[in-house]
Amino acid sequence: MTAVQPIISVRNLTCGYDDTVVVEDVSFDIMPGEVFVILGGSGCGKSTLLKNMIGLYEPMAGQVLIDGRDLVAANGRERDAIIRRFGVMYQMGALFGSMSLLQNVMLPLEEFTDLPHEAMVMVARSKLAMVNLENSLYKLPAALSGGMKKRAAIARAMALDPTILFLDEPGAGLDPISSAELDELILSLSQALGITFVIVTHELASIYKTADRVIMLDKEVRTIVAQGDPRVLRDTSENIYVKRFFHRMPSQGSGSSQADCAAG
Ligand SMILES: Nc1ncnc2c1ncn2[C@@H]1O[C@H](COP(=O)(O)OP(=O)(O)OP(=O)(O)O)[C@@H](O)[C@H]1O
Repeated sequence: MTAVQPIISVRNLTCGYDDTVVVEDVSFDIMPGEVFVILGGSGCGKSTLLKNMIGLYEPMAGQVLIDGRDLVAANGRERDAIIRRFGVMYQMGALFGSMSLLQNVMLPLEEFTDLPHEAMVMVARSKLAMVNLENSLYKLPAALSGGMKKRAAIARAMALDPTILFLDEPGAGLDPISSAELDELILSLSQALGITFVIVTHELASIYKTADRVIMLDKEVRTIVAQGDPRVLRDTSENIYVKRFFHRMPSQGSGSSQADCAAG
């Protein structure tokens, strides 16, 4: 039997801005169908890592392999083909305010496919139905709640039938109930469609509910300080970074040093 291969392999990736390294020499694999969470405190580089994984920025060093194909080295059509497999919802991934939800979701179809207009409408309607917005097709974003806007942004990210969905802080700005509904949606899309999710968040309730596996970054050490099942990390890890994050311990007066911090 052939072993399942990672859908994403990050290899010795170093990334940042100009001469400033934000995340240094990280390696990890993501398996098909996983809900994989990148977590850590504010400013530790979660979004920076995600943007390098989707090819928005060029890493300082290392590789991002998507189904074994090197996104960093690819160019032209090969790179486009790799990127077409992604759907992305950015942290500030605003919908276009002057367009209805249907028009917003049709945008990627208009840009990247030759489908006839009617087919695009059908696809966009089906994506909005998947996120329970079938009754809001013609509404403008301003008429929606925060949770509905996030769901519409997910529908748009799914327009081209991605195999991997990257979500940057999907619960940001949502009340706890809307955030929990979004978690349910992520789980149902993962189970129904087998989409691989890569989610950046620091919201513990969402992490426990959705994540199969996490990596945890910390800005003091600029790298992965722990990885695994978040519930196991919470309950068993002696790693000071993990304890600080999962048990909301303040960093001052912890008495720790970097040397205390074995990853995992
Ligand atoms: N475009 C940019 N140019 C220069 N520095 C940046 C840029 N974007 C982010 N940074 C810096 O990189 C570091 C990591 O930022 P990043 O947004 O990746 O962290 P994060 O973990 O996602 O934080 P948060 O949870 O607050 O969104 C921060 O010090 C930030 O100021």
